Order: sequence, then C-alpha cells, then structure tokens
Amino acid sequence: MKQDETMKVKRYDDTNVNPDFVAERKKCTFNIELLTNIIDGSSYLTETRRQAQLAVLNNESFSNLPDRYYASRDEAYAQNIRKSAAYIKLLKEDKSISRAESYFMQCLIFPNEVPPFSLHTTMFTPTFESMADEEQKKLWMPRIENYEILGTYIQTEMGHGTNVRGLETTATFDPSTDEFIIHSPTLTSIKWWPGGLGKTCNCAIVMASLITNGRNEGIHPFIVQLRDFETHEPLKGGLTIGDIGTKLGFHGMDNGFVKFDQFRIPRRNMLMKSAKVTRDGTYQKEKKLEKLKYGSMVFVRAMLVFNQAGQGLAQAVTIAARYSCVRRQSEYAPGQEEPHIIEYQAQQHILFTELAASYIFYIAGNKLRELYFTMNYDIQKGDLSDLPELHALSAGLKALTLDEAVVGIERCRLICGGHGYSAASGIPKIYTEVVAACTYEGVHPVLYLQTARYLLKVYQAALLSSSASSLPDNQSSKYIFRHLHSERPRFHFPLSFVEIVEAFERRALMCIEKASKKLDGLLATGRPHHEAWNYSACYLIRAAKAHSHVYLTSSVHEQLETVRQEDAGVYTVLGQLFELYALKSIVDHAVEFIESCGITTDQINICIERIEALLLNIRPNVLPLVDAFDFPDRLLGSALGCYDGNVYQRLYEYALNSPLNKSTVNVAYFVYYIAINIS
Ligand SMILES: CCCCCCCCCC/C=C\CCCCCCCC(=O)SCCNC(=O)CCNC(=O)[C@H](O)C(C)(C)COP(=O)(O)OP(=O)(O)OC[C@H]1O[C@@H](n2cnc3c(N)ncnc32)[C@H](O)[C@@H]1OP(=O)(O)O
Ligand SMILES: Cc1cc2nc3c(=O)[nH]c(=O)nc-3n(C[C@H](O)[C@H](O)[C@H](O)COP(=O)(O)OP(=O)(O)OC[C@H]3O[C@@H](n4cnc5c(N)ncnc54)[C@H](O)[C@@H]3O)c2cc1C
Repeated sequence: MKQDETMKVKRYDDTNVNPDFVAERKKCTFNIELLTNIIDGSSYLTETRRQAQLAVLNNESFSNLPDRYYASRDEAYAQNIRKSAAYIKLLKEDKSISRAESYFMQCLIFPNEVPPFSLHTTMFTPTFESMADEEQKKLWMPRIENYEILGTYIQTEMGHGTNVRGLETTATFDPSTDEFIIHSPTLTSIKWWPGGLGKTCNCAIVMASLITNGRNEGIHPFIVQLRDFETHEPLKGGLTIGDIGTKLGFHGMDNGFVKFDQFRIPRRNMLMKSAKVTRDGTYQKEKKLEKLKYGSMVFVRAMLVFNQAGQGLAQAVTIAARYSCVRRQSEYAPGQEEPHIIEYQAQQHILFTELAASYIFYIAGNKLRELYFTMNYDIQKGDLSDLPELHALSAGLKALTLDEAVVGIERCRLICGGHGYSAASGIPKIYTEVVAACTYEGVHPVLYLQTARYLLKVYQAALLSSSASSLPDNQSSKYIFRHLHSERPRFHFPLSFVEIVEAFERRALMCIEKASKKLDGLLATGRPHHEAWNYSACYLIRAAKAHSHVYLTSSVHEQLETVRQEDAGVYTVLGQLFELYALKSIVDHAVEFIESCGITTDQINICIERIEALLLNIRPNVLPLVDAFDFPDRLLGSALGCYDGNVYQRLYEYALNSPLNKSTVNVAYFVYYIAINIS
C-alpha cells in the first residue's frame, strides 16, 4: 500500500477520557504493544493493520450512514454497495495493496458485516484457482482479478445443504452443441442462500451433478455467467434470480436464490483441473485430486476461528469490560459510593473467562491460519497428504470456537444489563453476524462428526503401532500415538502449564477410545455401519470437541513458551488467561477429566479456588487487556465500549438520533389514534 505520512493521525483521542478509565489504565503491569503484536501475529502485521485502518478512517468514501443501527435493509445494502464500489476502485488503482492490507481495510470498511462481494474473494476465486486447469485460468483470471467478473459460490439448495452429494441441480452434457445444460428439476433444487447472488454478483461457481453419456458422475464445479456485464440484467435463457428476504442479521447482504431452467453454458465452463468431459462426452477424472473440490470450505472454516470466533468475542468482551469499568450499581458497603460493576466477583467470573477465551481463540486461530497456508501450499501442488488433517482440524475448531464464542458474546451482552439490549451497545450486531457462521460453512454436529471420523482412523493406526514416528510433526493428533502406550502421569495441583496440556490430551484420548468402543460395540451386535455410527454420535462429538480443545491449549502453550523468552510481563498476563481458560474448561467437563486423568473431586475444587485467585490477578489489567486488541471505535460501533468511556453521553446522542424522534407526535399515532378518537 502506498504510505502517506500526512495521514498519520492520533490513534486514540486521549483528551476527554473518563477519569475512571485514566485511573484503570494506570494499573497496567505489562507492555500493551507487545501483546497487540502477538494478537496480530507479529509487529509487522500490527503496523500493516494500523496503516490500513488509517487509510480507511481518512477516506470519506468509506464513511457510514449517520447511524448504522437505524438503517433499513435497503439502506444497509445500498451503503454496502457504495462502500464496495469505492473499495474495489481503490484496489484496482493501487496494485501495491497486499492481501493482508486489503483484509484489514475490509474489516473496518464493513464493521461486523460480510459485504456482498465477499464471496468473490473468500470462495469464488479460491475455488476457481484450485479447480480450473491452466488454460481456463489464463482465460478467466485477469477478469476475476480486476473485478470485471464478480463471483459468488452457489452450492446450497432449498432442500439440501449438509448433504452435498444429495444436491439435485444437474449439469447434463449435450454433445450436439458442446454445452452443459444446468437445470433445477424440482422446487427443492432451487439454489438458496449464496451471498451476493440476489442482486450483486454477475458470475458464480455452481456445484451440480454432472451427467454425461447417461451417467451421473457426482458433484462438480462449473463457472456460470448469471448477469449481463453491461446492463447487469440476469441473462436470458433460463434463469430466475432474486434475494431470499430478511434474515436474523446480514441485512446488508443479498443472500439469493437462482432457479435454472435448462440454462446452457459452454462445456469448457466445467472446472477441469481434477476431472473433465471431452468433446465426445467422455468423463475422465484424477481420483487423487477429487477432494480438492471441498478446498474452499476448508479455507473459510480455518479463517473463521480467528476472524469470527476470536475477533467477534474479543469485540464483545472489549465492550463489556469498558462498560463494566464505567457503570456503577448497587450499594456494596453500607453508606459508601456505588462501586463499578467490574468489582463484583460474579461479573468478573463471566467477563474474565470470556476475555481468556477470546485470547485463546485469537492466538490459536492465528496458528491455524499459518498452518493452513503452509499445508495448502503442498495441497495445491498435488500433494494431498495433509488434507485430512487440515480438514479435521478446521472443521472441529470452527465448530468448537464458534459454539463457545456465541455463548460468550451473549454472556457479555447480559452482563451489560439493559443497555446491552440496545443496538447502541454494538453487541446485538456482533452476535447476529457471528452466529451466522455457526450455520454457514457447515453446521456443527456435522463438522464434529467429520473430525471424529478422522480421529477414529488415527486411533486405529495408533493401536497398530507403538511409535508416533510415522506421523509428521505438524499432525495435531500425534498425542494419540504418544499416550496410547505410555503410563498416565500423576498430576500435581495446581497444574503446571505442561500438565494442563497433557490433561487435555489424556481426556481427548479417553473420549476417542470410548467413541471407538461404542461404535465397535454396536457393530458387534450386527448393526450396519451407518446405524452404529448414528447411535455413537454423542460419543463421537465429545471426542471431536476434546480433540479441538487439545489444539487450543497446545498451540497457545507453544506461543507462551516463545513469549517467555521475550517479555516477563506479557508472559505473566497471557499465562493467567491461558490458565483461566483451561481451568474453566476442566471444571466444566470435570467428569471427563476425573476419569481420564485419575484426578479427584478435591482436586477439581482446587481448580475452582485457583480460578478465583486468577480473577483477582487479572483484575488490575482488565482495561489494558482489552485495549491490546486495538479495536478502533468505528469497528466496535458501541456507545458502551468506546475508548474514552463516555458512555452516557453517547447513549443519549444515540437516542436523540432515533428516527422516531424526528417528530414530536408520530404520524401513525395521529392517524390511527387521535384522528379516530376525534371522529
Ligand atoms: C491476514 C489475512 C488473511 C486473509 C483472511 C481471510 C479471512 C476470510 C474470513 C471469512 C469470513 C467470512 C466469509 C464468509 C462468507 C460466507 C460463506 C458461506 C459459504 C457457504 O456456506 S458455502 C456452503 C457450505 N456448505 C457446507 O459446508 C456443507 C457441509 N457439508 C459437508 O461438508 C458434508 O458433510 C460433507 C463433508 C461434504 C459430506 O459429504 P459426503 O457425504 O460426500 O462425504 P463423506 O462424509 O462421505 O466424506 C467423504 C470424504 O471426504 C472427506 N471430506 C469431507 N469434506 C472434506 C473437506 N472439506 N476437505 C477435505 N476432505 C473432506 C471426508 O473426510 C471423507 O474422507 P474419507 O473417505 O474418510 O477419507
Ligand atoms: C448467513 C448464511 C450465508 C450462507 N452463504 C452461503 C453461500 O454463500 N453459498 C452456499 O452455497 N450456501 C450458503 N449458506 C448455506 C449454508 O452453508 C447451509 O445453510 C449450511 O451448510 C447448512 O445446511 P442446511 O441449511 O441445508 O441445513 P441442514 O443440512 O438441513 O441441517 C439442519 C440440521 O439437521 C441436522 N443434520 C443435518 N444433517 C446431519 C447429519 N449428517 N448428522 C447430524 N445432524 C445432521 C443438524 O442439526 C443441522 O443443523 C449460507 C447460510 C447462511 C445462514
């Protein structure tokens, strides 16, 4: 990105800060900037992010409506399109903007929004790049890269989302014209949900069952032009396209539907890297590359851990923490001034455990992102050996972190009392965006079961081997081999960090063993595999969750070991957060830890006591710990969570701006009440 020295503005306005915040910030015991670097991934990424954010803040084309929470759906969509056009123009003009910079810019231009063109970058382009052959890339990529083609990813249908093999849309090869005919044969086969499909995108990757020479060869990707490049009208020849209507959130996004009625596309619009149909209709495929077609789902799932679970929860926590340091309520000691609500242990327990979780998801999410890019490099070159690991890890972690994050966001809203329920708090918006990610890219029971499927395979392999040497070091399931044939250690309380990681591993191994036994037991009674699998689901899901917890604790522990060499202050606070998250999880799943680690209920009680001690340790650093997330006020969009802590003034301004306050007597009240009473 072109650097502009003149645009260096002060990040935070330190004038007019609530005096309570000034006092809170003075208690800080660690170097905030270092922690920010860890959250971002490096000091370089922190600087990159800040520059990108400044560029957005200083560009008027990216400004929001006076108040985003009062926008109707039409206005929200129009605003997103206006900002998208300015953003895409900028990306086209300044080719030096890197992928990371554009990502950071996008987050701030569209705070807590998935904008209509986002499917173009997150799914359409990656799927095309991964599934098209070289000739197709040469032909299409220049127009995809310069946004002349704006694409979405069309997979889900009204009747099928999870069961991808059950999709009904067909792509039948017609050798007489060298074309595929895309068709929606039933009401339930209408494509439903794709982001940006309703009004915005002009092209799409469409997943459909390929039929040639009378044989159904299964689901394949096709690139399909949907709209005229000049007029933007839907193409003639058999397309009915529209928006699917209002949802829980995503108001600025045109999730859409499309019904294909014998719509024709050239044969070469089938993406032909791993499979192809020749001119005479012969189908050929390279079996080993078959699973590449699921690749973009793996990508987005891996990114959602830091992007939605980590960042979403961290934003809600920032808002709740700042508000808790401003809000005073209830008489703590007779005759004394009301304390800030942060002083109540009940408040601290919720707030600090969610603060800890947000750090864990952020840091583990960053590690997963790095792992994804490392492994995907080989995968794209045709070595798919790491794909099962990456798929299992991204599916389980997407599910676990988002499951925990949405509960955490809601808990943050609740501890803000009545003002948490106001849109002005910013938390309802965060919730509706993050909870969508629990559905898109795969519902969680299904994803956990995918992870469990992989774990059982690893477990079977471990039973047959006594060493882990056959598994590469980056395999998160290596502990299964390591612990299967080794003695369980005696755990000492309070647990050391190393013991914490081993406790999570032992618990996961036990859950995997139990799931395997359950499945084998049902199979032994003569049940068919699919039935035995179905009635083992509760065990299998527990195993997948426990395994995902292993990745969270072990990857953050690895990060802690690095930090230990660098800075004692940051190591201490990060260690407290790590311990708090881990101990709370142990207490929440006490039965599993007691059984797998040979620990006692008394030792669980030691964990409970230790949690209370950690709340006291964390208390002085609470504002600095959320400041370290470094969220600009514009990103949070919250009257309760602003950096300066001037909560009440902002709430009042928000209310004064309510469209209902434009008149003193509302027209509807006049027409339906006063007028009727008069007549
Ligand atoms: C710093 C800068 C960085 C840049 C950051 C970018 C940030 C991006 C952030 C993004 C944020 C927001 C964007 C959001 C946009 C919204 C997008 C929404 C899009 C969608 O929702 S698209 C539709 C998604 N649909 C689904 O997810 C469907 C879910 N269903 C499944 O996945 C199915 O369960 C299924 C896995 C497909 C089952 O199919 P099937 O029955 O055929 O498969 P089996 O169970 O028999 O398994 C077969 C075999 O394949 C393996 N496998 C399954 N899935 C995958 C996979 N994804 N990858 C690899 N392998 C897979 C499975 O394990 C089996 O293997 P085996 O036979 O055991 O060897
Ligand atoms: C905001 C949003 C954006 C989206 N964007 C896109 C997009 O851009 N492109 C696109 O193609 N799709 C998109 N989707 C669709 C999304 O991917 C699907 O909704 C999702 O994969 C779930 O499929 P489904 O809705 O058919 O649920 P179903 O598959 O019907 O599942 C319903 C429930 O049944 C249970 N269930 C189903 N199957 C199983 C099983 N095998 N084992 C155990 N339990 C099961 C689960 O509890 C599940 O929650 C989007 C969805 C949303 C909400």
